[in-house]
Amino acid sequence: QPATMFSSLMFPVLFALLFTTHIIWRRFSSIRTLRSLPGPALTHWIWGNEMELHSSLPGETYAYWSKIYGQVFKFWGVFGTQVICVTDRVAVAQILASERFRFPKPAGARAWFKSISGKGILYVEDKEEHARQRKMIAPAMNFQATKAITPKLFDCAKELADSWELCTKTDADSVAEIDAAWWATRYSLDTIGKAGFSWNLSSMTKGHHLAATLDSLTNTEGGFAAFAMRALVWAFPSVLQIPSAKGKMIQEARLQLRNVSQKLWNDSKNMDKDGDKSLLTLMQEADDLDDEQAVTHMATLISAAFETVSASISWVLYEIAQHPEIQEKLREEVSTDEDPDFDTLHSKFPLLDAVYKETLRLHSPVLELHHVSSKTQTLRLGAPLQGSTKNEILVPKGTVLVVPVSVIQTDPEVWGPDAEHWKPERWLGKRDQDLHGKADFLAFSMGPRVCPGRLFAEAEIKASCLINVLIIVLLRMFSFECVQPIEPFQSFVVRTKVVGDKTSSLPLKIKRL
Ligand code: HEM
Repeated sequence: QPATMFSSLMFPVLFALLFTTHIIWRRFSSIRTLRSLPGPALTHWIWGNEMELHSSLPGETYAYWSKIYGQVFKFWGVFGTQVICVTDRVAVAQILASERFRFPKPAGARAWFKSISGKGILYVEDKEEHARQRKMIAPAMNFQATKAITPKLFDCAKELADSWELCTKTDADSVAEIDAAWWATRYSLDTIGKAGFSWNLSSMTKGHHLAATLDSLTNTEGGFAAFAMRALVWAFPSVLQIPSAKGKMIQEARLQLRNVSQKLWNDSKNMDKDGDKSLLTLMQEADDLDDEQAVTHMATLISAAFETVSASISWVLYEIAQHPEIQEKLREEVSTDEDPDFDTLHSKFPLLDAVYKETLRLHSPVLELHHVSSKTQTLRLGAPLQGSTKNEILVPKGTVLVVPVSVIQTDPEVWGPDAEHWKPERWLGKRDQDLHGKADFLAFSMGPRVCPGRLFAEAEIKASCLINVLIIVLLRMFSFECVQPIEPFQSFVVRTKVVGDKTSSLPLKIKRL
């Protein structure tokens, strides 16, 4: 009957109308609240300014806009949403540290973490639940635990060095061209496996499907589909569920990460734990960890460590290959007969430490930190907004804020006029202490959600440098250089790629001395 049909349709239509009106009203009221903020004009009705961000090198457009519009400005996201870009350190410290839980990760970022590794520590935003999860993984991340696994890192690094040596043996001049980025990902996966979970993945020697899947996830980030997904996810987190090629790859990565974690967790129940200080043993000893939580933690830690550490190793190798004089000085600094222990690693190699920090400063794997305002609230600023005397701004509920790490870490006011250049010397002396607790070095973020893998990542990268690049095999036996121009490539983290290519790589020429 038409009358019954009309009344059964009326409710959903009315609901849809009200919902749309509510969204439009919120959008306009947010635009009105933020109108005093400077920023670029809208360039596309659907994509806002996202295309400009996508078509430039990672971080380049943020740096350009920051020069024009200052330390707090707005730009357009998809479908008329507005995003606030913040480099003002007082505001950054509120977002990341003092008021962190009022500025949680946006639904889009959480959906991404959930789709890759489940509802683990990268996903949770409830303060108590976060503290509980952090407490659970803390013993595995602390100084003692890191110290205990350092020798295992050297084992992995030596395996990599042996493989490189093999590559040069087939050439009369003992020269080989290798893709150091490929090796860095395998090394990274093997070390987190061995050191974290006493698990011999052997992806460097035998290959492993998890490494190949994680590579594919990275290397599909260049195209339009990946851009669209990345741009839309802030407004529509469910875009990750669309059955696209990219969506399938995400599901495959999640499945493999979980399968591997599940198997390790099950095997570990019968493992001989005598003297073993791996993350796995420490997790087994925790009272309040059920199987599902353990698997989620493991998948989270593997993906968090794999992405960031492998990208950092590539950048360290790239910069050392580009700077033969520093390569030489490093070789001298680290040329000892014995593998240094953890304490020596942290205290006796100032140049190595400086190389590591300078690389993370100039090539932070995490390009930007995204947050969202959980309610309409005031953000205090260290300096007035450009073209105004206002020392604070009102941030409407639901507004996404982005902290571009690369802009902060290359700010000439802090780092000097040579901020864009790779100069490890800047860390020698007092620079390290000067920066303690400040929002000027954010490669590991700051505040209650600072990266807990910090010590581990340092040990791992240093071991790689010491063994592969510097001490026994590479520096004593090989010289190495970059053979093609390299530029940053934005995937989940910022990686190396040959200029013009669409996938991540780092071709290095190594020659036996
Ligand atoms: C050079 C290496 C690394 C860099 C640059 C790095 C960077 C970061 C950053 C920026 C965050 C904050 C992310 C956000 O708030 O959205 C983070 C969080 C995290 N990282 Fe790392 N990371 C590195 C290595 C590692 C390693 C080796 C592990 C584990 C073994 C790890 C485990 C984690 C975890 C569990 C979190 C979540 C912390 C929380 O939410 O409380 N990271 N990392």
